Amino acid sequence: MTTMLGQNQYGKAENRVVRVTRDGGTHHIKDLNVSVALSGDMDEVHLSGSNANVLPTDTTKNTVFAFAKEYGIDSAEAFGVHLARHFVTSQQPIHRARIRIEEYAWERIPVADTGRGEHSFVRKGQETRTTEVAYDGERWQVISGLAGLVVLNSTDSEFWGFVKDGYTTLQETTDRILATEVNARWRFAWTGGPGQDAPDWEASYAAVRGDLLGAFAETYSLSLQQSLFAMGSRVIDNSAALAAVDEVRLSLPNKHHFLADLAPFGLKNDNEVYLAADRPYGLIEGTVLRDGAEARIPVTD
Ligand SMILES: O=c1[nH]c(=O)c2[nH]c(=O)[nH]c2[nH]1
Repeated sequence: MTTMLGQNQYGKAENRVVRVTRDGGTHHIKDLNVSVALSGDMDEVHLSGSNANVLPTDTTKNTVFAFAKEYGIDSAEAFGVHLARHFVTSQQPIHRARIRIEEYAWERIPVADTGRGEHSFVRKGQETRTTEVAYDGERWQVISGLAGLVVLNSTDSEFWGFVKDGYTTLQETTDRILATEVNARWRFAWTGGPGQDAPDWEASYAAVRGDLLGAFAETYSLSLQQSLFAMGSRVIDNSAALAAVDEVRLSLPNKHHFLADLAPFGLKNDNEVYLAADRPYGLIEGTVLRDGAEARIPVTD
């Protein structure tokens, strides 16, 4: 023997679990990225290939989702304590469990009282604001935008009645999470002609951002496409006369949240525990125009 085994650990990394807790129409969400690393009597699996001491990483993943249902997620720390204790006390060969958790913070989107409750969130953190200004000596064209504004509705989203062909496996749903990262560009009507005052760009940005969020939150959605049109329309309809927007281009990745299958563990998943998948993702894109306006925002991607 010229080699020996040093430190080793194993487990499932980056379990993206989203837990929805319903308090009547008011929903609370916890959104975690949980990584499990277990160590203990694991010499044999490395040296002889015996799996007798190996709790599969797949099982550690299932445990994360099952515990999200069974214990809920009061805090990342409390959730980590449940998991670490479970692995060390239930599996004799496992002597140490290290649970790493990243938590993504969400804030509520302020909504008009629709009577349907509070279930709309925007991810904390600043989006990127963009603008593109062009001038040919005569006319101005300003296309402003934002990228990376992540939003989520934990209900008021359905998707059904779609085409089914021989490759379709998607189940119809009348209640799902709808989440997306808003990437938007909007073109101002302003061209700087005689007597045209320039828009208040700062106030306009705040208003457009608010309209995108408000329309996403308040639209009872039958598809992300429908939400897209509602968002673009609200920006155009609400834009102030001096900061009129004639065209909105939206690129909305559908950030899929799949219901975790807890039935094998005898647990019911009443739209409470989701797997947040990062790829592949649906990509829904489209332009919304003021009646009669020309489409001038280049379709770049
Ligand atoms: O809102 C959606 N639009 C789609 O076109 C689509 N396709 C799909 O699989 N899921 C969804 N969701």
